[in-house]
Amino acid sequence: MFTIKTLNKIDERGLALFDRRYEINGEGEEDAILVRSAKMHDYVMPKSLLAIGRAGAGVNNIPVDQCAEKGVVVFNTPGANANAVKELVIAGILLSSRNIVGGIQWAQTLKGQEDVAKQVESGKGAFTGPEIEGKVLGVIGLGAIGVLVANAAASLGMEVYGYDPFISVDAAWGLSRAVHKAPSMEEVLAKADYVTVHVPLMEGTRKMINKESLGSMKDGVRILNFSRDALVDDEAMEEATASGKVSYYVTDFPNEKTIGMQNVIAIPHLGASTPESEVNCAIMAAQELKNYLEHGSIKNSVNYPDCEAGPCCSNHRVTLHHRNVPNMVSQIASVFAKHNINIEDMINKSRKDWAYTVLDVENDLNEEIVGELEAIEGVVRVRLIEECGR
Ligand SMILES: NC(=O)C1=CN([C@@H]2O[C@H](COP(=O)(O)OP(=O)(O)OC[C@H]3O[C@@H](n4cnc5c(N)ncnc54)[C@H](O)[C@@H]3O)[C@@H](O)[C@H]2O)C=CC1
Ligand SMILES: O=C(O)CCC(=O)C(=O)O
Repeated sequence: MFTIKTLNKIDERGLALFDRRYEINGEGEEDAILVRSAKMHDYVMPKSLLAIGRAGAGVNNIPVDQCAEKGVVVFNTPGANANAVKELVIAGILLSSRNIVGGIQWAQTLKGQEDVAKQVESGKGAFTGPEIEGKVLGVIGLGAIGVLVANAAASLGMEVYGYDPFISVDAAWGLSRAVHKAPSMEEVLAKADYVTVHVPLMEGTRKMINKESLGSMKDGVRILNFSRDALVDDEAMEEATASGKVSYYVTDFPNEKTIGMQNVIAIPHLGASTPESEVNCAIMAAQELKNYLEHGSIKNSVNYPDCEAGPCCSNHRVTLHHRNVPNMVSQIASVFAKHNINIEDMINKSRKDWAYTVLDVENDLNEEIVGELEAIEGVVRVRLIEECGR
């Protein structure tokens, strides 16, 4: 029996994938967690915890490196909510252009007055805004969301420049030929009438929109941030919106600072809040956890390598999380050799500082063997998967 704990509301269609071998939010300590945006940096992780499934893209709410040190695999659901975010970004581009928010707020003030239709016609001139066709959109980050935004904006007649120094082959395949490839972020910022940011929050991207980058943009630029608030230096943005350098800042991540700033359109983190993406994310995260808990297979992890191990065809499967350093595989194999155990199948995968080894063996494994594997320097977790057997 595995215990799954949910830290946010997870769509029922994802939870329904956990059959009678699973208990959701039961009494026992959790084997796995399903989470959306709940902050986990202070979460006390029990020893039983094997995996965290982030039903969404951003993992800055999870202490990913600490999890790796404990042999806890963190998964996310790449692309599962990208269409929802794309649609809201397109809405954000229009909101930042046409003063729709200001116009709606003004229209509400006419409630109870006479001649509303006449006042509408005489007052609407205050809310004029430019069309987006023919304007330049800069897209920073061409991953699952950035590519969809770039393609949609191009099909609406915008001239789109994209920048992503780490673009994946899949993302590049998905990009419309109408989207121009920019060699540097500076070049995009200098050209753009609208800038939209679709990168993860990491040390290298924190405050990437700052005084200097804002200074290099066109006067009156419109900026959209549907990624994370800390990508933008709020003080610099406050100055830029007050001076008119930035005509609108649309953010899906309002905070104490930005909520009070002028020319900010604040959306309460609704990017992924559609039934479709909530279902997609919940199903993908649940499948990832099940495949890992039942078979030891890893897909879409952000701290361990992908490893498709398939069902175990021997009597036992043992998995090891360990540092990616020389001589690990031979040390692991020596423990099995010492106990005269034949390794029937083995996979070893690595990703940056961490590696993962899966071994299928015929003989029974006992506490002594597990203890010896755990004692190898650099091994952080040894797991015996019980369901094996021909
Ligand atoms: N508003 C919302 O509800 C949502 C927000 N997000 C946010 O959007 C971010 C992006 O999501 P996805 O597109 O699904 O992720 P993704 O991982 O598919 O794409 C991120 C892209 O950013 C690129 N990148 C990284 N550093 C960069 C840099 N310095 N300059 C330019 N590009 C850089 C990567 O190469 C990658 O292609 C997430 O990390 C999350 O923070 C994601 C989903 C929903
Ligand atoms: O689950 C949500 O609504 C948040 C989505 C999000 O921000 C993400 O996937 O990174």
